[in-house]
Amino acid sequence: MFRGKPRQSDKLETAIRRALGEPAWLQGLRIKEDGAVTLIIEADPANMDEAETRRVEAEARAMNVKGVTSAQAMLTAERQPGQPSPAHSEAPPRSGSQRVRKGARLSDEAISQGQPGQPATGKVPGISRILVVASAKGGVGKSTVAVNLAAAFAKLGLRTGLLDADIYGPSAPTMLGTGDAQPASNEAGKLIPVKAHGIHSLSIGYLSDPDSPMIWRGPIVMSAITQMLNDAAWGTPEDPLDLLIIDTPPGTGDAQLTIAQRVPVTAAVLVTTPQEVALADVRRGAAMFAKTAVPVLGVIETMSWFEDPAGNRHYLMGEGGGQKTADALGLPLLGQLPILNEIREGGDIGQPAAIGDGVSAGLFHEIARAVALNLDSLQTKAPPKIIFED
Ligand SMILES: Nc1ncnc2c1ncn2[C@@H]1O[C@H](COP(=O)(O)OP(=O)(O)OP(=O)(O)O)[C@@H](O)[C@H]1O
Repeated sequence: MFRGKPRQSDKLETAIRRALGEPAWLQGLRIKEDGAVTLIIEADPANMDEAETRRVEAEARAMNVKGVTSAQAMLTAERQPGQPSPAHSEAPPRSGSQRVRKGARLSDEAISQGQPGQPATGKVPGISRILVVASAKGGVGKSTVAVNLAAAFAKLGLRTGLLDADIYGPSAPTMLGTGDAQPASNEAGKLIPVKAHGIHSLSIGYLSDPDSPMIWRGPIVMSAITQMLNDAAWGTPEDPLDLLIIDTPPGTGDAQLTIAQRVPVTAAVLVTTPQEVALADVRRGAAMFAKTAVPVLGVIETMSWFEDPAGNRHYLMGEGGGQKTADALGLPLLGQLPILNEIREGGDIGQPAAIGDGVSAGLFHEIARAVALNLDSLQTKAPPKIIFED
């Protein structure tokens, strides 16, 4: 923004709005000091061609305005007719609970909170600790670990939440069997997390239509995450969530960095497969958290081996890589998970393996135990203490 020059910024905003024809679909406008402009454009998820045309044209028109050095438009889901967003509504909050429809748009408040570069401060009221489950690469089993860790903690009686922030492929709804869920809002207008298997969850998958995927870009991603984090009834100061697990998008790009910077994360765990290429990536992940001063508790290796019916282990993706990385980073290896059919199947049918009595439930319990012990040893964390009894 034009700090100290509000009039110049206002003038530019008016000029841009005029150049675009003062459209109702222009949901927000941000102007940086150097004249870089971000347009937040409302779009119909069912008509992405039109949305793309609107985006290209809006960027071109904004670029023609004197003083604009660059223009980038972001699309957000169209507001439902007659459904003002809480941030825009003048009406007092309705009593009882109300539905948030798929495609619900993000509040401007969330959008402004979602701007990168603002450091995380303090704690989220009603959440005792936040654990980020990250992987530097896609498809390594990160969501499986996040969901099953949440299930293992919930099984132990901890008030556990799961925030599925994986915008590229939100899998919590499938893995928890909550694909049809649409979170309601409470009287204060806060999203009520969906409860299944003892886990309170929110996912971008609940808010977007899987048949009409939205284009999620930079700040909008963070807006959605910020809204699910701050505008949700996870817990109260009197009855807080003991642990919120965040399943982050894979990679070490802007979205992940922004989460690490903007969310008051207690600690992170890194998920990897054993092969060398994934290990190089995981090192990048650790470096990213180091940069943002988020403690990394350790490495979890998945798909470590496959055991045939005769009991022979086959190291299909290499052997010992997780331990090697953990050693190189000076971190503990928190656990290894073999390739097990019950893990995949549990994810596919919405019954996390960790809630059952199989081999994998025991493994996830052990990893949860290692995570809890490491969380407790962090000086920064707050009570309650997580106690495991064998
Ligand atoms: N230990 C395991 N044994 C068997 N199957 C597994 C195991 N871990 C993960 N899978 C399966 O591998 C697939 C990918 O896992 P998952 O979705 O958890 O990966 P991810 O890293 O979160 O992927 P994405 O990058 O899409 O977010 C899923 O079908 C899952 O069920």
